[in-house]
Amino acid sequence: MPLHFSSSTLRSALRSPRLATASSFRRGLSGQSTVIRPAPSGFLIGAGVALAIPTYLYLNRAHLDSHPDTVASAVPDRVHSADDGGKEVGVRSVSIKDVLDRKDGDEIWVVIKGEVYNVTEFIEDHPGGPEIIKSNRSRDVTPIFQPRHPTDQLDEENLPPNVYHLGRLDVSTASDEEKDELRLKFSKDEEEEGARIEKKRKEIEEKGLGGIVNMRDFEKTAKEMLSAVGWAYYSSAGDDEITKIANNTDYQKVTFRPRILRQVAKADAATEILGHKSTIPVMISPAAMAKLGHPLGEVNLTRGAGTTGIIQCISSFASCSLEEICAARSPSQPLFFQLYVNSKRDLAAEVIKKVNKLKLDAILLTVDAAVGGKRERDLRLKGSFEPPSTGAYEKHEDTKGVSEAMFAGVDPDLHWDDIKWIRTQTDLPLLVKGIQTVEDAVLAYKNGADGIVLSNHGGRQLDTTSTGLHTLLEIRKHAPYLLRPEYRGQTGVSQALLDNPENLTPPDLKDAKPLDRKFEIWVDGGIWRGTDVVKALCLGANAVGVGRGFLYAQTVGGDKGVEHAVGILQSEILLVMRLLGANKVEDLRPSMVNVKE
Ligand code: HEM
Ligand SMILES: Cc1cc2nc3c(=O)[nH]c(=O)nc-3n(C[C@H](O)[C@H](O)[C@H](O)COP(=O)(O)O)c2cc1C
Repeated sequence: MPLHFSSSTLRSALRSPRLATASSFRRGLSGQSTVIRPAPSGFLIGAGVALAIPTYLYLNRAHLDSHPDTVASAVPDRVHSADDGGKEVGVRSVSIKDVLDRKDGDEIWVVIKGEVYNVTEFIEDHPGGPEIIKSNRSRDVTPIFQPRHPTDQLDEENLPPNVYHLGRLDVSTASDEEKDELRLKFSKDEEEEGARIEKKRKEIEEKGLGGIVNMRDFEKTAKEMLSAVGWAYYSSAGDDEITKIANNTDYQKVTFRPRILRQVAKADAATEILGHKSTIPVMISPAAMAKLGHPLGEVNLTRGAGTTGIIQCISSFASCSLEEICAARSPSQPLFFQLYVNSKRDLAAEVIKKVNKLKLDAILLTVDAAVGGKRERDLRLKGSFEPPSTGAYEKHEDTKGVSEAMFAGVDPDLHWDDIKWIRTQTDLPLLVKGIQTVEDAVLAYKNGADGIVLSNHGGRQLDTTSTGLHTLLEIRKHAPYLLRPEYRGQTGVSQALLDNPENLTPPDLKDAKPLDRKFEIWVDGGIWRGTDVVKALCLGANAVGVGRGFLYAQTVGGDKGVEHAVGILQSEILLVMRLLGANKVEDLRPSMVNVKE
């Protein structure tokens, strides 16, 4: 049987912020410390057309053969039963035959990392949809489960109350036929995809990353190393992808005015972002589901950012848990968190509490994705179109309990006043991500934000919206007071420059007063080159973000890929600065570029 994905597979990422999900599970568990729970008698069958699509295979292909050794340390020594009041009853083992006996009938069992679970009651609540589980019942589903769920998803405190851990799989008594029956079966397409990915990964391991000389090389290589699902998810954008393309081509409308003979041997691309040192003025934009590209997912980004001294912003929909990510953090490494506010404010409050507790350094409130955009690459893979009326805040009347909280998702009624509420929950700097007009930039400032991210979500939301760079130009024209005073001057040549051509830049405007508080402006979308970075900075951005570029880098080379990407960007930025005549990031000014309207 091929792997089956329910039609909600990819959209689920927009429904339930990972943290809200985990915390809602925890709430449901309060007062219950049981791991083994009595199996249910009734179960629900959900509708939904399953669609066979290739998936992410190179993980754990040999899982079943190796699991008796590898899982031993990951499972508790003693487990408890609900029907004996939580008393220790010892490790229960479940034979493969027992699991296979549930291939038909009321109860739905699966094996994950060598443990057997009864998920009968849970499947209708499952954020990835019931079909994926039903169509793989009585199988070792680890290869599907692992890349999509945080490592601690099945820990006692995160296990939904209606998932019953039955015990450890006993393979010692199983015949080869039984083992084979438990193993997931892959279609020819899936086998080929797996082989293609494995081959490319081996090739990269042997050759190293030396052949990757720019960020687009990462994109090309990642395409060969991603499953069809992964590639569609990462690369997709809204409708005709016009905004995604414009995000990059808009930078071509800005040209440099390089100055010469400026002694640039000691150029340095380091800067500060919200007061934190960063080796380059680039940060990792929050992007969901890094594990679709590489087994270690977001942890690669954290490690790569840590060793190279840049800042990562973690997505609310990260495929690693916040704890996993923070465990990979090096001492005093700054980390930002991207927040979607759940319509249930107590759940949102729990998320913020965790962010405070883990001592993250800033919160980026994403405001451009109350509903998911129409991403047709994803839709085509699903094979059926469902009107995108549901999206992030879909209410599922037919689900209950745990699921209700899980599916509630992002609040479409979020309002500027909510910034005040977030402020009551945290002292961390708060930036608004997804600003696409000068009016909203002004409102963000008036409502007390510490900064804004001019972003259209990498073109994944509303198509034919303006680009981050364009919004920056709008701010320059209509609300220049939001920029730091030295960035309010005009672009291109000016009389002041001609009067003193020996100066690198004209004197900064004398009467320009700074804002009464710090207000940072970051730009993301379509940044692939050092030239793009430097152009945004010349026009007044404090820093820029890169989303897909880093997703692809970690897909290709894990944390080493991220390090390599930072190296590429750093050397390109330094090259541009030197050829422009600037030695420091603070030297960059609007007069160093011309802008074609
Ligand atoms: C047993 C307990 C399980 C729990 C608590 C659980 C939890 C979750 C959660 C919270 C998500 C949403 C991810 C997000 O929004 O970012 C999800 C998605 C998903 N789950 Fe599970 N899951 C479980 C079991 C399974 C099993 C057994 C399978 C496979 C047979 C599976 C396959 C998937 C898939 C394919 C997705 C969709 C990911 C995507 O959008 O690409 N899950 N699950
Ligand atoms: C696969 C993918 C997932 C994303 N997930 C999120 C997310 O969870 N939260 C968010 O605020 N932005 C998300 N974004 C948008 C990025 O933060 C960023 O705005 C965008 O990727 C920048 O454009 P670029 O990919 O051209 O660099 C995502 C982008 C991609 C490509």
